[in-house]
Amino acid sequence: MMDNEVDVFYRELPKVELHAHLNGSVSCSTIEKLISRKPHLNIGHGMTAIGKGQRRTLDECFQVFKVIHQLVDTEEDILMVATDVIKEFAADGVKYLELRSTPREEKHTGLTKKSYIETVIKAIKQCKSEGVDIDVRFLVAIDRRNGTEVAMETVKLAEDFMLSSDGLVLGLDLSGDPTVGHGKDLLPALQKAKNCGLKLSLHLSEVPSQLEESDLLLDLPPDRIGHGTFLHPAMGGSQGLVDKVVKHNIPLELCLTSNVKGQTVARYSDHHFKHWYQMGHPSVICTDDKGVFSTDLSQEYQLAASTFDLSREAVWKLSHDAIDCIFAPDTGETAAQTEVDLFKASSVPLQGN
Ligand SMILES: CNc1ncnc2c1ncn2[C@@H]1O[C@H](COP(=O)(O)O)[C@@H](O)[C@H]1O
Ligand SMILES: [Zn+2]
Repeated sequence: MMDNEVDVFYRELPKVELHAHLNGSVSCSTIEKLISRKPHLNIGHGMTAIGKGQRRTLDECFQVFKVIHQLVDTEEDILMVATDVIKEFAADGVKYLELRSTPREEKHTGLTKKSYIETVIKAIKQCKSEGVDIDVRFLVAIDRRNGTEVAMETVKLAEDFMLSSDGLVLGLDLSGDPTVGHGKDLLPALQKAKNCGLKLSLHLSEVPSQLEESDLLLDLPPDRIGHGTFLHPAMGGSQGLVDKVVKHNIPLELCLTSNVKGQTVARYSDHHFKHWYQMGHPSVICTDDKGVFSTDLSQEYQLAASTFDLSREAVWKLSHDAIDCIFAPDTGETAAQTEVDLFKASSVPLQGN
């Protein structure tokens, strides 16, 4: 889709994607297939993606997810969506992917939260058996809108799958509209998840009003932070918050296009990537929702490089260092080690710009 706009260096660079919401990652071509399955919904393309140069409020972004959820409401849909998304990431040079998604129950189609997760796992296994060149893992997402009880139930489900999925389910994501609900109501569930060995990636301070919540959740501490846009004092946060993130060495998942198109960051050059990267803090470039925000990981790396004047060596290191932030255990033979070998073996030309 964007092939002609992205330099081959970024496309060929072996990449690690750690922050990708399944239903936000659905491409135009998959949306087309879904629309033709459900013409009665009268959903048009303009309703599922934010094009080049366009912006939306974060609130409008969450309306877009509602439209996509209408299109993806059967096991068959989820299987197709997950398979397509995995193959698209692989085609973009992503070698290791942690997908995240919120299990949904759809009474009218018989979909349950359990069968939702099973279907995503089926898609991962199917891609593997077809030889798609990518290592895919799954994080079960909690939508903050749904409160304490659902969060507890989701932790239980995630724990069951962690124990039965051969290492495919690694942890939990906390996401959803940041203006809804409060982290303190979810703290017991997140604490329980951590205690049973689930890894935690939490959306923190995606909007300015969440400093108190972030301070509370950072004490868990989470294993990674999604966005963390307003943590840094230069973005209206505080040194105390930065100190906690640094003390626990919690990597940040940073999504440039998502933040600019969702209008939480005014310009690319204002993105908080620069503050954390300058500090040498683990910062991983991610897409968030490649379908909704019409991007891909190669494009995000190119954008980071052009905005912050990164050399090819720096970009290569940035991509390579993401391996240290993956949730898969480093047993020497699984993802982490394999990826290191893949990176070493790849012959990415580092010369020129
Ligand atoms: C733009 N910034 C964001 N901030 C917070 N949560 C987000 C998000 N982008 C996506 N999601 C979360 O992911 C869901 C869609 O994928 P799944 O149905 O779970 O696969 C959204 O409904 C929201 O809960
Ligand atoms: Zn996200």
